[in-house]
Amino acid sequence: MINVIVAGPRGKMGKAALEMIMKEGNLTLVGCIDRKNDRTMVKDIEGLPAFDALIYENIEECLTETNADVLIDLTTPEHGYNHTKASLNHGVRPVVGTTGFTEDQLQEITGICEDKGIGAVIAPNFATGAVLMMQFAKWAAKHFPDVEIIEKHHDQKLDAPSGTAVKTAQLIKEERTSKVQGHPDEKETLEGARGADVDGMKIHSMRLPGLVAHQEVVFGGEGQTLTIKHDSMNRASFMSGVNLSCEKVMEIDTLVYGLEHLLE
Ligand SMILES: NC(=O)C1=CN([C@@H]2O[C@H](COP(=O)(O)OP(=O)(O)OC[C@H]3O[C@@H](n4cnc5c(N)ncnc54)[C@H](O)[C@@H]3O)[C@@H](O)[C@H]2O)C=CC1
Ligand SMILES: O=C(O)C1=N[C@H](C(=O)O)C[C@H](O)C1
Repeated sequence: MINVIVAGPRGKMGKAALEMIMKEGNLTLVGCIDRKNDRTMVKDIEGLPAFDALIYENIEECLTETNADVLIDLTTPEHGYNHTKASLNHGVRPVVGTTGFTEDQLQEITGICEDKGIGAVIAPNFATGAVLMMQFAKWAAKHFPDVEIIEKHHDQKLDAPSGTAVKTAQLIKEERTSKVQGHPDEKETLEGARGADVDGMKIHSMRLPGLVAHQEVVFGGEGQTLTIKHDSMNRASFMSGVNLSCEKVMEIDTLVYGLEHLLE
């Protein structure tokens, strides 16, 4: 059994993680970190599963008082980063789904893992299909260097572009030589019309109620286009990846960035 803390238990992903822990047999919930309900039992909070585990508002108290192996963070970019560092400082292995970390923050976390010899997983997308979509896109970029990424999410999302889109662009960048796309004299008559730019490729972010998490990677070539598309219809789609990461993080001693490194 792996003892886990969940940060962000009342959020959309946090709730789905609690339900997954309740359903699967390999994880034990030993505590939660939340912005309210200090020292209340999870089972006493309306809408949460019936766990006999305490909620803490103070992460230091949570990490000290629980015998946790893993901290699952599903919060916000700012708090997720602080939780990850606090967790590593207590020897508790972070599994982070929270997106929006900067390159500098990822470098810093890599360094802390190395110094402490302790593993961490940060995965911009825990859905197996999304990981495959990113890998297929990387492969396609070898043959189609012209590409645009369109990501679509629910309108409560804080970060744009999505962590998945950023990771996809990074993977494509590893495969193709830097390229400015579109007409060399292209001008935006409305700022932002062409989207965000990563090494010449464009990322477009859509936010609408009704959406969950969706991405299309569209490649263009001579007389043809190729679209690689993934849709998460609900948050359960991410949970097998969260569970796998909790298992695998116990076996590693560095930061793993991306679920693709853990899938066999
Ligand atoms: N890696 C993946 O596969 C996925 C990642 N995400 C990411 O997970 C994160 C959470 O997403 P959602 O659940 O949709 O957001 P949400 O807004 O529904 O939930 C976030 C929760 O974090 C809580 N929170 C904020 N500050 C906190 C703090 N200091 N301590 C404890 N809890 C705190 C909020 O109260 C809220 O309940 C986002 O960064 C999102 O991009 C979302 C879906 C999949
Ligand atoms: O906020 C979300 O919902 C999601 N966030 C992740 C991201 O930023 O890529 C993963 C997934 O797209 C859902």
